[in-house]
Amino acid sequence: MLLNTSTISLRQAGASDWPAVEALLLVNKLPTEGAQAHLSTYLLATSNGEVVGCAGAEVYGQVALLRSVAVAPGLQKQGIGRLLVERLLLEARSRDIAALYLLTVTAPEYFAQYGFKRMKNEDTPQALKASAEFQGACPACAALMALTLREAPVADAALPVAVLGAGPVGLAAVAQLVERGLPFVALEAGGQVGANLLEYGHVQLFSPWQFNVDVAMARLLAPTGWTAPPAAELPQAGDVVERVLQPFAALPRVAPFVKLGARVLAVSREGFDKVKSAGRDQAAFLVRYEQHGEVHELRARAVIDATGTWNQPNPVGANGLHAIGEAQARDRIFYGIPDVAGALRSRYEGRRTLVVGAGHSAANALLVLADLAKQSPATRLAWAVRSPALQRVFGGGDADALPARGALGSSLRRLRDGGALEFFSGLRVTHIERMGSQLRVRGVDTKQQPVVIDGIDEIICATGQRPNLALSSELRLKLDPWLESTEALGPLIDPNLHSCGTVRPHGHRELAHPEPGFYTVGVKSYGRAPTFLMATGFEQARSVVAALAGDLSAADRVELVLPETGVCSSDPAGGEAAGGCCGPAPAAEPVAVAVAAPKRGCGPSSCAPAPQSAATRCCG
Ligand SMILES: CC(=O)SCCNC(=O)CCNC(=O)[C@H](O)C(C)(C)COP(=O)(O)OP(=O)(O)OC[C@H]1O[C@@H](n2cnc3c(N)ncnc32)[C@H](O)[C@@H]1OP(=O)(O)O
Repeated sequence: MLLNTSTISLRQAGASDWPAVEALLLVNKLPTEGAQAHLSTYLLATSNGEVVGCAGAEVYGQVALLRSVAVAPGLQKQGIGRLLVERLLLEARSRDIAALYLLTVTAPEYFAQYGFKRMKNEDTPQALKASAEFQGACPACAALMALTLREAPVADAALPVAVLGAGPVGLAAVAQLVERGLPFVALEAGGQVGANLLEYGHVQLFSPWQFNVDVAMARLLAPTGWTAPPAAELPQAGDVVERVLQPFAALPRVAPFVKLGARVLAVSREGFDKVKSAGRDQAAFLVRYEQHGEVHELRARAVIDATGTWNQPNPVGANGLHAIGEAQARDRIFYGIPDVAGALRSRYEGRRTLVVGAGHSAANALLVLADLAKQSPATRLAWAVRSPALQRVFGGGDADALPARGALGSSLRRLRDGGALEFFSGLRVTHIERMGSQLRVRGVDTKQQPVVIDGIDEIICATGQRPNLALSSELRLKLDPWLESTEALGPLIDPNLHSCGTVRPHGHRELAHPEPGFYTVGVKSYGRAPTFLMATGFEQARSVVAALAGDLSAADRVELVLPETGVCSSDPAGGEAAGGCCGPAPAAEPVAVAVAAPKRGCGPSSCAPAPQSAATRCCG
């Protein structure tokens, strides 16, 4: 029978599944001894509720025994075995299992595809000898095979860690690497560190200095006589570069290893394309980059991608694609937050500007335009949002633990309510046309009725950013299907399911990919999700570098309590009135998130706070 593997579901086995598992083992002539006792470690493949495949991973300390990989006879060779084995490998990696072993008579070639290698029987780890399979359930002729999941070969340990991007989070990773004495090379596409931040250097951040200075950077700067900026003051984005990133990057232990004007083109594994498995984990990473017009390659033992998303803005078009005509109107569209009060004042003064978007960047642009309109009354502003739900941008007001963030939303609400701008709610922009010297913007409202806005001089597109995934396309990544965030983060940050920007701190486990040694940190790890605080990135960097250094107890510790937004809601589509779902605290739970079965939505594995955060919380 042929089946579509997308109809196959994977789930963990429960005690009541034993008859089905036993039947699968017996029909495939695999041993059943000891299997029932380890049933909770079994993964099942089901089709229409029926168990059609199974695989178990009995854990013995640092190693695990893969056994009972079986697929219903009529459904073999259609990918079900692969689904099961790959998921178990992913889980084993996320649990930091050092190696997987197996015994097989029937399928050594099958497991060789996944990188398992034959071993001599005398190399069996002591811990495995207690298992039923090694106690005699398997015949003596069975082949012993092993797959190493965690091992830093001596040659690789001497290679540097490549840090992609020298913004605040990339440099936070650098600081951690310096402190741990690990060699590194940081590659920054811009001509100076913090180049993306400088593009909106004029924008005041809503998080005060205390959240914008990485503690490891501060520790390394302190001996130079550097003094930390006042913790409670609000910096502009450019201040962060000038007062922290630049002095840090100039330190003698840092400067020689930061390459500026070095644009990363692609990352791969030396000698491996994406398909090839055997020995892959031991191969060095190859980072290809361009500097001064020449292409170079850097060998690295691990890669931390902190390149951000700033250079890949979302379009004005509401469908995720550029609106028809958007590219042709490019000279009249600013993507991001223009310096309306400064360098770009003449572009907006006395003109009519449409701001598209419903995030903090849009709020920022509108408020500055409104100020300009007060000084120069011919200046007019219009605001278009795709969704009528404005809860996230209007924010938690006084309930926001970052007062400036709360105030930004409240000011925007007052601006809209006071009629200082034309407001187009629920507008999906589909077309942008040139009409003489001006633009016509066309779209539909929530009832599919056509909307036409004529007489627009300028558009500010503040619809967010998306990650550039091209540079890692040769790596094995697991991304959330719609956010393009690291997969395990998806359920924590999905804006469809909870509006709170308050995301539990997380670390190397949630950031890991099937490609060991490759991590995405910073705003890029959130993919297209809208809320990210620099401090979250600092914590990610700390945990990832600790894991690379082999210090798992530090890597698993959470050292951050983030400020709450005060806009927690499990009903983000609920319009402006929704909010305040912050219920009682769920019981403290371990910080590690199960990679096996991420659930979306507000449950203990999504927006539950870290155990030490005792403040308000969302979605309890
Ligand atoms: C550690 C242990 O559990 S050892 C026990 C292994 N299990 C068994 O022998 C039970 C009988 N076999 C089965 O249940 C299944 O065939 C499994 C589990 C071996 C593989 O699962 P399937 O869903 O059938 O295979 P899947 O679709 O993932 O992979 C198919 C590919 O593997 C190959 N393959 C399948 N079984 C074997 C095998 N025994 N030896 C070598 N290659 C095999 C197929 O030829 C196919 O290759 P192709 O891509 O060139 O067409």
